[in-house]
Amino acid sequence: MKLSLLLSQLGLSAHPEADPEVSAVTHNSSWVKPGAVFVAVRGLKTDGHKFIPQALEKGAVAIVGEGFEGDLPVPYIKVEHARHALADFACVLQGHPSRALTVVGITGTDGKSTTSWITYHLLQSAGKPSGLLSTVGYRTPDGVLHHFPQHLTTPDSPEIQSLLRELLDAGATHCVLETSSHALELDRVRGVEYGVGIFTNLTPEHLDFHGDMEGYFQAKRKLIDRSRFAVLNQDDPYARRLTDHPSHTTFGFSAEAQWRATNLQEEASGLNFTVVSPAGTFDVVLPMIGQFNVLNALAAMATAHHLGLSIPELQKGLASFQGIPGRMQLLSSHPRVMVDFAHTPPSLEKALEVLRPSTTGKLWVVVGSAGGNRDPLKRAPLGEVASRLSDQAIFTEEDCRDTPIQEILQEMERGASSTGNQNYRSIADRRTAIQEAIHQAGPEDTVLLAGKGPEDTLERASETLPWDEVAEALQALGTRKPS
Ligand SMILES: CC(=O)N[C@H]1[C@@H](OP(=O)(O)OP(=O)(O)OC[C@H]2O[C@@H](n3ccc(=O)[nH]c3=O)[C@H](O)[C@@H]2O)O[C@H](CO)[C@@H](O)[C@@H]1O[C@H](C)C(=O)N[C@@H](C)C(=O)N[C@H](CCC(=O)O)C(=O)O
Repeated sequence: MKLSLLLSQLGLSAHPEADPEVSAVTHNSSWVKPGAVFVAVRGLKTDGHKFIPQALEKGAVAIVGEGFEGDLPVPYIKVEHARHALADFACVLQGHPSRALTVVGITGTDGKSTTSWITYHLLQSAGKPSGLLSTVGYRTPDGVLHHFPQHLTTPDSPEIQSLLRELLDAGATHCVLETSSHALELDRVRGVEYGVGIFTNLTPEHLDFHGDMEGYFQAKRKLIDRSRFAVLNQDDPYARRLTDHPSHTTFGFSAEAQWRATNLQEEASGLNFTVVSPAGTFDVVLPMIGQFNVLNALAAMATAHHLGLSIPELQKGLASFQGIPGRMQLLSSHPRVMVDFAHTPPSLEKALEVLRPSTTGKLWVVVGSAGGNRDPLKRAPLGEVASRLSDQAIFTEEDCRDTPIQEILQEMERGASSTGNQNYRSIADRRTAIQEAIHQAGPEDTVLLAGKGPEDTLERASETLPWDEVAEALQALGTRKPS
């Protein structure tokens, strides 16, 4: 697309001297390819304008920014808000794909990924070709799971728009988009038109970025404010604040919820419950453990029903759901070894509480807390939860980045010591920690490997190492002495 056409579609005036062909847009100078527009974003850490020389060297044909003094060999387009421009350019270059898709956005602290995956599975199994963009990766209507180049729940706007375009071109009619509060705050999803917005819940997380709970809530509510239909957790006080949405439904265990679960029975093979809803009263089977998954399933069913699925389609889809890689993923039975992404105190608490009733031996947990700019306040609470709810906790590394591992482990141990239990120790190397737990566990024990889930790297000081938690666990199981 010619730069002049792109600018005119955005209501910006064309540059008088040059009109290059534009093939892409990016905010990262190292991702520039010949033909790209580079948008210089004033970030939280640095100013993208500093990287204009690198962008030019790599073939940028125009630069967009909020103000730049000096001469450039390519057009410079001054805008008021660079992140807005980044998203707007991406939408126009990809032809606004979300307008041709029904996009379901899911936000909340917990349950985003599970709800996203169940919703995607319900739609797919009812014959609605769908895409899925989630922390775990993105999935095309053929069911193939791809990994994002960046480790983000919701990628930056150029990636979102090009993935939506890819899904549309692959025949998708629907797309489920896990939408983080960072993405909402940093305008990564600007221009995405949401048919449905789901709000799962809100508990303290990312407060280093959002400042306080109110800031966190205000970021998340942006999804609901811009969705044509809202699906809200009646049991969550923050979600209840959004029930002034003109077109919404609610889900939960409480009697006021429009989609609610009763007669809940948890068995080794999964959950059975009765759904009472405006669509009717019906029984469902969900092959997942953990009662909190009932809420995720209710949100997904309320959404899918709004999008036209019948009760038999909901029942059939739920019964055939196979779970999510790295989310309570069962690797062996004796000992029972599970891999789960739980990396916040509330999610670790839930995971351990879920495993306790069906654990006849000891309950082990191997867990770390991220370093760098990630919330340091959660380290001690993670240690406290691990010690309080397991029989044996091993603290280890989890993406330490530039924070010394001993500093993180000391914080976790400080939290654990508040329980008065003597059931914890630290092993800095994650591979050794996993081996230790799996080799020492008895056949009736459960070992929860928490925090990494499906991630494929481990960030240690300046190194980014390839990492496969499942492969590490299987390796440790393979070298276990027979009991
Ligand atoms: C804290 C946060 O969200 N930061 C985001 C923010 O970065 P920033 O403003 O700090 O950028 P910066 O480092 O100051 O750089 C400014 C600009 O210079 C550019 N630059 C920088 C260096 C260079 O060599 N060349 C270059 O062009 C950068 O690309 C950027 O555009 O804006 C960038 C562009 O939009 C994002 O990529 C970046 O996400 C970083 C990678 C990140 O790790 N974010 C995490 C915290 C995140 O978003 N997590 C959420 C939550 C997950 C959950 O729910 O748990 C997620 O959606 O994944």
